[in-house]
Amino acid sequence: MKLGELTGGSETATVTGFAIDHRKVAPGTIFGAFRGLRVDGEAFIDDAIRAGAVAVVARPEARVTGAVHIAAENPRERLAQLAALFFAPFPEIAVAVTGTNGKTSTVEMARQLWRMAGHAAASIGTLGVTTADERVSTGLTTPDVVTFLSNAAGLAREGVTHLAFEASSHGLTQYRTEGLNVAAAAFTNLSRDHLDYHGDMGAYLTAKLRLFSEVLSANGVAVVWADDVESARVIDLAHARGNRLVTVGTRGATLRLVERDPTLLGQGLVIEAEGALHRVRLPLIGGYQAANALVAAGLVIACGGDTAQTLANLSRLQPVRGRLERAAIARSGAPVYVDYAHTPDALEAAIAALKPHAGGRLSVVFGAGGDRDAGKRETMGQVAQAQADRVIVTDDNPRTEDAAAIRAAILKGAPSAEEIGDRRQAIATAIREAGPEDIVLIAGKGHEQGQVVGDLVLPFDDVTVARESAA
Ligand SMILES: CC(=O)N[C@H]1[C@@H](OP(=O)(O)OP(=O)(O)OC[C@H]2O[C@@H](n3ccc(=O)[nH]c3=O)[C@H](O)[C@@H]2O)O[C@H](CO)[C@@H](O)[C@@H]1O[C@H](C)C(=O)N[C@@H](C)C(=O)N[C@H](CCC(=O)O)C(=O)O
Ligand SMILES: Nc1ncnc2c1ncn2[C@@H]1O[C@H](COP(=O)(O)OP(=O)(O)OP(=O)(O)O)[C@@H](O)[C@H]1O
Ligand SMILES: N[C@H](CCC[C@H](N)C(=O)O)C(=O)O
Ligand SMILES: [Mg+2]
Repeated sequence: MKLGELTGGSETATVTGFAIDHRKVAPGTIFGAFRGLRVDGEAFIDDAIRAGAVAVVARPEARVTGAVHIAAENPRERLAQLAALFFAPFPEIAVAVTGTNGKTSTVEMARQLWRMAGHAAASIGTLGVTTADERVSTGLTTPDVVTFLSNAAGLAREGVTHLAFEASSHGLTQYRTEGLNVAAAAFTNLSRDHLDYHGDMGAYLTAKLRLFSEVLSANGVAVVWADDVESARVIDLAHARGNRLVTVGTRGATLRLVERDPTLLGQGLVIEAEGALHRVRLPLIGGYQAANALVAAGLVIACGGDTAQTLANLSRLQPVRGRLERAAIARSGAPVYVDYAHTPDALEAAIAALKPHAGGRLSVVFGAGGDRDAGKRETMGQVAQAQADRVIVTDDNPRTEDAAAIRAAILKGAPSAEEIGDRRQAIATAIREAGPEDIVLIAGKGHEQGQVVGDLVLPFDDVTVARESAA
């Protein structure tokens, strides 16, 4: 493709690809020079040109010599637009999910529901790029825009027609999810997380709302979990912009959750839709999984899926990796669950999901990640102490922080908790000491395969460790 075909100009240089990291520039690349949180990408412009960049997308003030300067006040947005032209076509139907918790679960469930309806479907998010055949990790929830668009195009080439992706607040702020025609966008909920990056809850919500004000197509559908306190903001935005609305939840108008009865291995749901009552046996436990399943169904229906069939298919949903995953049974008979709760709200939801199933005590083992919102730590401690019967505070991913200091911050909120820094030992203790009627919840790392300590990623999988401890 010629540069001029992308820019609308007369440049004849051949474009071979895109890069936002100068170390990935090859001859023919268009380089996006972004001013980031850590470093200023404009400092790498000369290096990128030496490596063969034919054009540089950068602010008008940036100095670009030896390559075409594509000047833009918002270089991230401009680069995304150009890359979308280059990588297209994409799957015909794309939907996005934002919210503090539930994104991964919702995109995975939407993918499954589409597949049950006979579509070639995929998802992109925390678990990686998932198709019916394989799962490839990208390392981030919302990958950088070049990875995102090239993956989406690759999926289309493989025949994928339906794509559900997670739009994290970082991804939305950094324009990582531009360029697709987004037919429907969903909002799951908003609660405390990532204030280290966004500063305050207002800015965090604003970042998420960009999905509905700018990324969702003008004729797209907004799918909203109606029971959240911030749902009204999304609903107002959709009204203002003229987007069709699908609302779900006990306050939902499209899919109204009328009844929810926990059973041993799942829950019975009664859902009112299109004037009729639908009874569904969801094979997953916990109110939060019912919420995510309804949002996923809302997305599928928003894109033309048959309502009755989609709701009926909920009874065949497979569990999502690391989300209330039953990892092992302790020798005493106590079930051990692994869950990805790493915010106060998620921890509360995970404990609430398991509590009705515990005849005895509910023990929770958790920590908090380093180099992430420090303000959530004490609240997570408070939630655990208030809701669980036994609390063991351990390490999550300390990253570059002092692990003991992170634990101390959590213990401030949970003064009567036990402290066992070593995660393996903490898990083993909880499992060994669980009684027959108890339940053990290991929270925070879900599907993760490593523990990040400093610059090292040490192999660690909560599910495997739980099984070893239970054996
Ligand atoms: C805080 C954050 O989001 N950082 C991400 C972001 O950084 P940034 O734009 O501020 O970049 P920077 O590191 O200051 O660098 C500026 C620019 O210079 C470029 N550069 C940098 C160094 C160099 O040698 N050459 C070069 O060209 C970079 O590619 C970048 O374009 O852009 C980088 C390139 O795409 C990402 O790798 C990086 O993710 C870091 C590793 C990260 O940990 N991100 C997490 C917090 C994250 O994004 N999480 C979200 C939310 C998780 C959730 O679901 O809750 C996610 O979507 O995964
Ligand atoms: N609808 C929900 N309401 C409250 N808590 C939830 C909800 N969905 C999930 N959770 C909690 O959040 C955890 C993470 O869920 P999931 O991975 O689906 O969310 P996510 O938004 O993708 O998270 P991340 O921001 O890390 O990508 C779950 O393990 C559970 O504890
Ligand atoms: N996407 C989230 C994942 C957090 C998972 C938790 N195990 C941690 O390390 O804090 C983040 O990057 O903040
Ligand atoms: Mg996720």
